[in-house]
Amino acid sequence: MTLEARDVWFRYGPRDPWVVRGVSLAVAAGEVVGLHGPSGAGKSTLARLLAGMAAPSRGQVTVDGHPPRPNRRERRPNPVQLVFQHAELAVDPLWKVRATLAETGAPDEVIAALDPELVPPRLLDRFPHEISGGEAQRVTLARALLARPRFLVADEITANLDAITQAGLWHSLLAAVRAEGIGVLAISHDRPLLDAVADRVLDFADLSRGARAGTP
Ligand SMILES: Nc1ncnc2c1ncn2[C@@H]1O[C@H](COP(=O)(O)OP(=O)(O)OP(=O)(O)O)[C@@H](O)[C@H]1O
Repeated sequence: MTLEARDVWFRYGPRDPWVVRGVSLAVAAGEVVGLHGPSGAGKSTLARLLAGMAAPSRGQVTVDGHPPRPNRRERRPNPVQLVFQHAELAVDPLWKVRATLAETGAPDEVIAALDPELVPPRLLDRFPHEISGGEAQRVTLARALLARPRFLVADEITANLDAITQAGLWHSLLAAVRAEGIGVLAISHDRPLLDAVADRVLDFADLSRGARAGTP
């Protein structure tokens, strides 16, 4: 199974500049690929394209030949799950952690049996304002994993966290994805972090063929 972008171009409006310029990349099942680039380069835009949350202006994003999107008829969630930097914006402030996790359709016993290093049981009956930023990010990661994705796009997921919390969260995440054979695209402006967690690291500027060639 492969998550693939083939000559993907994207701009927000017909008169706007190209943000993603001819990007091609592939992430195989079980592989952790880093994507490095400076702020504003277009990494989050590419993340949304890879998760099917926006459609390329040109080119294709596929998971084994199909566009990434949920299969509503068969009640299967998107095989590509996106987790981003601001966990607090990704959860409903009025839902306790248990309800946020149950949103995936996971039964109570599966939620209760989550790796306690990822989501300690004591967090389950708290509201988002009663947990720390690092804990909230663990909840959004657990929710993405409960959706049983084939691929995870992790966009600056530890950018807000201190080094120790960051290391603990990546430790839990890598254990989970290695156990399940989930492919990961880890996006960050922090090159040493990517060198530590990824099997290989791509540079966003190198992928942007159009940055040299102009327009498609
Ligand atoms: N909804 C939008 N409408 C118009 N332009 C946008 C929109 N979202 C992002 N952009 C622009 O697209 C460009 C790339 O933004 P993007 O968020 O993808 O970069 P990034 O590499 O993820 O940056 P950062 O690391 O700072 O989050 C920026 O110039 C940004 O202003």
